[in-house]
Amino acid sequence: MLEIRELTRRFGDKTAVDRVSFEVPAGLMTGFVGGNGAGKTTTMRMVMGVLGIDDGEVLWGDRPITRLDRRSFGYMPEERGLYPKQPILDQLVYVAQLKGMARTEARSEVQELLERFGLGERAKDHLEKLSLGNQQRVQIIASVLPKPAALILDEPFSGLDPVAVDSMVDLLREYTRDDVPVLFSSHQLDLVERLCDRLVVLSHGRRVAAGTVSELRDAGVPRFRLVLGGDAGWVRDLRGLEVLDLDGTTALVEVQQEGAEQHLVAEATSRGDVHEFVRVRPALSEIYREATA
Ligand SMILES: Nc1ncnc2c1ncn2[C@@H]1O[C@H](COP(=O)(O)OP(=O)(O)OP(=O)(O)O)[C@@H](O)[C@H]1O
Repeated sequence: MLEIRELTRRFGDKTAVDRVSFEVPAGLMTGFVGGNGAGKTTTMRMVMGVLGIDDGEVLWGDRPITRLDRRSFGYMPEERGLYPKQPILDQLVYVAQLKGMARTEARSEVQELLERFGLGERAKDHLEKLSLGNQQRVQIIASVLPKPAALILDEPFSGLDPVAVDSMVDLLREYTRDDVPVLFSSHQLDLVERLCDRLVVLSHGRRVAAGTVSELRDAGVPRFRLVLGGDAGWVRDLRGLEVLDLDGTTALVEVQQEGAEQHLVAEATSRGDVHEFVRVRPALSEIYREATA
């Protein structure tokens, strides 16, 4: 497991990352979200040791992370870092060799990954000849060579078409099945909700939420939707509830006082037909908006 503990980074007067703590457990995908400038890239850079840490620490398997540990990680930095004017096969093999793979092994692994991402025919092309999305696929391949002990991916899905997203997801799932911890940042909340097992939300350099998607959806003040046979206007007069929305026979309420929902159901039943009474859990996009507001 990778653990980020009270990590802090300042640039001049500005604290870009402010005592941020979270875990990236083995075998799970952890999504890292937050608005522009929230501190995601800075955090990932500190994890990878490309940026100094002002306070706090990064632990790998219960001990402070070392340079050697970091070398075993796959990292996709924000500044992508491959050469535009070199053939993609050559540079990927070179990257793999730098990380300790033998040349023949590297070539076959790279070929296999290129095939997998639909780039088998492009192996000899210069990177710059590829579309941006295809360049992104090449960057992904570079970050997973050789098989990483952990994956730290800064916006790995940006610019990918749905087919490439699926290939990437399949690949990441193979790593998590082998117990590799994966941390990836993204602005695509729908994708994050689909993919990640856990989520960390940053806002202005601070961690404002963390947990599994269902934990986050279950946290917070409970909301209920009530659909009646008749008008629901009377709900406004009940104590302990805030009416968020009222539309004829339907009311959306937030429970302010413990047990107020029981009183609501009892009152509704005594007044006539109750067609529906359900707990409403917020979508991830709502949680995100509230956490980062
Ligand atoms: N080298 C630097 N010098 C000065 N300020 C920096 C530097 N790097 C980052 N910052 C500042 O730190 C804050 C966090 O930036 P960071 O790039 O980590 O955010 P982010 O969450 O990755 O944003 P985005 O989603 O836009 O990529 C921003 O205010 C940014 O301007």
